[in-house]
Amino acid sequence: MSASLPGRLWLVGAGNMGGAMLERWLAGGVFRPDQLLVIDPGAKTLPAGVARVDAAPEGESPDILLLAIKPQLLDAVAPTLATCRPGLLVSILAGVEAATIAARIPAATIVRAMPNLPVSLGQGVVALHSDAADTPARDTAEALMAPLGLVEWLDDETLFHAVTALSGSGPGFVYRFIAALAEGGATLGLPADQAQRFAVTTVEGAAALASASGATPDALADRVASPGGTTRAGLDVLDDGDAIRRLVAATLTAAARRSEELADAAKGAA
Ligand SMILES: NC(=O)c1ccc[n+]([C@@H]2O[C@H](COP(=O)([O-])OP(=O)(O)OC[C@H]3O[C@@H](n4cnc5c(N)ncnc54)[C@H](O)[C@@H]3O)[C@@H](O)[C@H]2O)c1
Ligand code: PRO
Repeated sequence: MSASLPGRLWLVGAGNMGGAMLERWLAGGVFRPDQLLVIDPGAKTLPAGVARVDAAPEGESPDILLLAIKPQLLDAVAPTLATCRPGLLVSILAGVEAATIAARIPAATIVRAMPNLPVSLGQGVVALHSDAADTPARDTAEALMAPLGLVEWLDDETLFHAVTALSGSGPGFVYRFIAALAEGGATLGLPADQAQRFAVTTVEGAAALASASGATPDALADRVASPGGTTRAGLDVLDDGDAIRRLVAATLTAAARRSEELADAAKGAA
């Protein structure tokens, strides 16, 4: 079986997000299982053929090192990686700055990435940033992420707080909305399981249309809302005092602030 990327990748942390990326890379033929090593003492079931160890093999280096542990674990894990020399280190740790990583783990090029959970279906969003001018390494990082969904570079690393709030955490906020939609339908008398199916498919279809049509979300909302009809009555509740916009803005602000706190906490003393 051929793979679209050469070399070895070590995945440090194969939990919800590391596992989602792994799943997509194998499904998309980006790597063969024997190119991958999961370093994770607590990893649950891994895809067939993917090896797992508790700690990084001493005296070895991968071509790509992907950090996907919790930000709070960086100081505990970094010493176990301090002697490996990956050509490319990709970190998906929320908040943690590239300079914080560079001070702990030597790598030729460091790229920060912020993916989101739908990467497992190839329908995620991945923001990338690197201060390195190494074009081949940047190209490798992009090739790694391209099968996961929409990939865009950010020139300004400080924008990672915003992108983490919007697209990194975003699926969590959308799932809350779906749950609220389903619960609202059930409260009005629909069977709970049917309300859930209708809510998920409504959000899926609405997002697909927003993506395909090119019209703004507000213009699309107007297309749904017949004058004097049911949608307008509902939108009037969401828009009263800009309720929905204020709530979402406060939600994103809280998430971005937490990203800044994680960045500060990780700086510590290298
Ligand atoms: N979950 C998301 O949607 C998401 C999105 C973007 C970025 N991230 C980032 O990804 C990282 C992981 O998040 P997650 O949600 O997958 O967390 P998770 O808790 O699901 O996974 C973390 C994994 O790290 C493993 N681990 C614990 N100690 C370890 C050690 N010493 N060495 C190696 N592995 C160890 C755990 O066993 C677990 O499998 C975080 O930094 C987070 O900010 C997550
Ligand atoms: N999950 C991580 C967190 O909640 C980062 C974005 C999504 O911290």
